[in-house]
Amino acid sequence: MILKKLFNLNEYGYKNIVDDQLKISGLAFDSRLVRPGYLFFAIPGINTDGHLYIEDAIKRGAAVIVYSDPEISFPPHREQTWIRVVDVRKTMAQISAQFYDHPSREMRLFGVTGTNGKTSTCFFLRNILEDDGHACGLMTTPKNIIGPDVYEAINTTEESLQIQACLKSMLNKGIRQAVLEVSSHGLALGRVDGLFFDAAVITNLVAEHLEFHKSFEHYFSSKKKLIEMVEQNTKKSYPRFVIVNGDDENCRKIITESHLPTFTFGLRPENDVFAEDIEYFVDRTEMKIKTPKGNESVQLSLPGQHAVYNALAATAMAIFSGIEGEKVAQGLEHTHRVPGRWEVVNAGQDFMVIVDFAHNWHGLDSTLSFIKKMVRGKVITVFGCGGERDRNKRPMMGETVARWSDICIITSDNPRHEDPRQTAEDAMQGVSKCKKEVPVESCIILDRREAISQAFSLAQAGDVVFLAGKGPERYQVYHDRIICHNDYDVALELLKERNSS
Ligand SMILES: CC(=O)N[C@H]1[C@@H](OP(=O)(O)OP(=O)(O)OC[C@H]2O[C@@H](n3ccc(=O)[nH]c3=O)[C@H](O)[C@@H]2O)O[C@H](CO)[C@@H](O)[C@@H]1O[C@H](C)C(=O)N[C@@H](C)C(=O)N[C@H](CCC(=O)O)C(=O)O
Ligand SMILES: Nc1ncnc2c1ncn2[C@@H]1O[C@H](COP(=O)(O)OP(=O)(O)OP(=O)(O)O)[C@@H](O)[C@H]1O
Repeated sequence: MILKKLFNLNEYGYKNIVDDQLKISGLAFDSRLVRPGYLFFAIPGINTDGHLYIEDAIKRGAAVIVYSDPEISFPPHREQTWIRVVDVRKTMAQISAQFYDHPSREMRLFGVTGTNGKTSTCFFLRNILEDDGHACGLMTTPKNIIGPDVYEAINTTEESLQIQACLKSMLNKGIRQAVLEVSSHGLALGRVDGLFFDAAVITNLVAEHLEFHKSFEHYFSSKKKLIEMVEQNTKKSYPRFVIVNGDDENCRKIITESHLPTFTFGLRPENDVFAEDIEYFVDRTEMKIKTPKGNESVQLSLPGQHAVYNALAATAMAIFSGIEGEKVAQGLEHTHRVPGRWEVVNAGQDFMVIVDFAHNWHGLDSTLSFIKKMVRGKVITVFGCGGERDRNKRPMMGETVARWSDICIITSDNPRHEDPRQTAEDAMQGVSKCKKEVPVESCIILDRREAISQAFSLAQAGDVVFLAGKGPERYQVYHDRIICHNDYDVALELLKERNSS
């Protein structure tokens, strides 16, 4: 695309335009991905500053540099075009949308946000939409799906440039609807700016990511931005509406503020979409879903009350989009697994092993309280808290795990630049607090593999070993190295070793 078509060049302060007819061959915000003729966005990040990589981008052939640092007042490379903007991320969102010709204008876009259950709700919703007969793209924490192509993503919500490129490839493959998982970081950092959302759902809201948001108010208002984006969507090709969890006090606040049709889901019968006659099993759930458009009996392959909530969130999105109840039930029933969420590891052992992505007190509470209720044996939980993430949440996680477990083994979960021992001690504070009320054994084993092995050696017939926090992740991040680690693979390997010894 021609530079002049991408930018209204009169808008910008400092600029050095070599040729406004220049053809931009691609966009990149990481210098390592720059190719000849590219436009490079120099983003001031949290770990480092993209401005430091401008030289690298130029060496790789960048033709245009978009930057914000006012210190760069007289760029040394006169043969490049330089454009100084106030906020590079915001500009990147606008320019990427323009470069890819606003793909979200040509498709139906569903946004899913909330503290927990986003990924699971996305999987349910995508399956429903596909079972209704139309291909549907997906961008979530564990993967991005564009037709037959599946990619692993680094972030839940990728940078604006990556999202626009991904939606464009969907359109190019004839896919005209997509489900997008939207994190609070994605909203606060403008990663989703420039998208036209037709409908949005908020699964639930409890304080999370406070190391980044600093206050619940900021977290809440970031999440609300998704609703505002549906309101501001001028596309109007599809009915616009908002779905919230009617059983969640924080979500309910949004109902009164929303200017769009807003519907609720939950377990209580006053919700627009609710469940009744729920029968919980350790490997499935049976229930009747009631909606204003009829009732459906559904058998979910996923167990637990949280799975019911996620299925209801997806049902509400689908029903108010105009999909028949029968198709909704079919899509829910076709969702056999969500990667890293409640994955059972079975090597023929006489205790149950579950790998799950529960990584905050709310997720741990939902899953562990369910396990405690369903299982007669001991509950042995292996968990850790992320380094460089909100320190206050660690004792809360420890306390929650201790409340529902007979044995807690505290281990590492991406220590990053923090001392893993200190992180584990923070979690132990919560465990110790709970110990005053309930009997629970606990220990710290920092090596995650060793912690899992210890859990297995303590487990007896009928017990459950719950491996929490890493779900589908395939790595463990330390200050100086990233090692391969996947809870499912390690558990299976250790269980097989036990069988052969
Ligand atoms: C805190 C945060 O959001 N960090 C994200 C952010 O990184 P950053 O701004 O710190 O970037 P940086 O590493 O300082 O680098 C600055 C710039 O220099 C560039 N660079 C760097 C090196 C180089 O050689 N050349 C170069 O050009 C980088 O590409 C970047 O543009 O931008 C990166 C590029 O998109 C993200 O991958 C990175 O996510 C990291 C991995 C992360 O852990 N993010 C978490 C906190 C996050 O965003 N999580 C949410 C929610 C998850 C949930 O709900 O649980 C998510 O949406 O994933
Ligand atoms: N509705 C829910 N309420 C409470 N906990 C939930 C809910 N859904 C899932 N969980 C718990 O949270 C974990 C993560 O679920 P899921 O990935 O669907 O949420 P998420 O919001 O996408 O999280 P992330 O953005 O961090 O990937 C699950 O493994 C489960 O333990």
